[in-house]
Amino acid sequence: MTAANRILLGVNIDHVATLRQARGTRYPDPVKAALDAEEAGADGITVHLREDRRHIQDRDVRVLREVLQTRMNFEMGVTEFMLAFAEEIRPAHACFVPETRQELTTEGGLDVLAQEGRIRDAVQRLAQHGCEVSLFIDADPRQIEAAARIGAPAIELHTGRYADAQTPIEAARELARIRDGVECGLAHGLIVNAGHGLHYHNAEAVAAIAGINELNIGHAIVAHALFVGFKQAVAEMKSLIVSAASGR
Ligand SMILES: CC(=O)[C@@H](O)[C@H](O)COP(=O)(O)O
Ligand SMILES: NCC(=O)COP(=O)(O)O
Repeated sequence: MTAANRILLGVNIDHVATLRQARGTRYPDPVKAALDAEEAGADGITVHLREDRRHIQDRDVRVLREVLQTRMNFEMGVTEFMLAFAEEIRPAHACFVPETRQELTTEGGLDVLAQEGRIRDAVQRLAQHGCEVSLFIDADPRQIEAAARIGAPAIELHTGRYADAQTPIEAARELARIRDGVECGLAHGLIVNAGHGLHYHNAEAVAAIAGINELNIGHAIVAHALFVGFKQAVAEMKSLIVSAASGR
C-alpha cells in the first residue's frame, strides 16, 4: 500500500446508542461497539453529540475519550456548549456539522461561506487544545474555498446526495461532484474525508476516488451488524474500501 492508495475507515457508532435510547436501557453499549470496531480494523471512532441527545450522551463521549485506542472524531454543532465540551474532552478530531432539530439525519453541509468569522474563531479555539477540525460541507467549490480561507485543516464532503440518488445517472452526477470536490480540496491543501449514507453497495466508488483520506460510515455498519455481528460488519466494510482504494 502506498500513501496514494491508503484509505481510513472511521466507524460512526451513533446508532448503537439510538437503539439503547429507544428503551432507556444500558445496552447496547456504544463503548463496547467502539472497542469491537477498533479490534476489527476501524481507524477511528466517530460520534455525533446532538443537541437533542437523541443517541450519543455526554457520558459516552467522556468514557470513549478514556478508552479508545485509536482516535475520536467528535461531530458537533458550532455552539458555545459544544465548543466548551470539546475543549474539555480534547478529541483528536472534531467535525463541525449543521444541525436542525426536526431533521431525521444531517440534511446538508455546513454553510461556511455565510459564517466565516464565527467558524474561523471556533477552529482556532479548538486548535489551541490540539484538536484538528474538519468541516462537514457539500462538495461545492465555494464552500471548499471558504474552508481553506478560514484555515480549517480538513473537510468532510457530505455524500448524502450521492447515497440518495434515485437513478444511475443521478448517482454518476453526484459522484462526479464529489470527485471534483476532492480535487478542489486537495488543490487548496486540505485533508479530504467523506461520509454520510454510505453502505456496502455504494461506498466502493467513493473509496476509489484518488486523494480521499477517510470515509466515515455508521448507519449501514450498525444495521449489518444485526445479522453478522459488529466486528464482522466493520471488517467487511474495511476490506471493501481498502480493496477499492488499492486500484487508485
Ligand atoms: C454528520 C453526519 O453525517 C453523521 O454523523 C450523522 O449525523 C449521523 O447521525 P444522525 O443519523 O443522527 O444524523
Ligand atoms: N459523517 C458521516 C458519518 O459519520 C456517518 O454517517 P452515516 O453512515 O451514519 O450516514
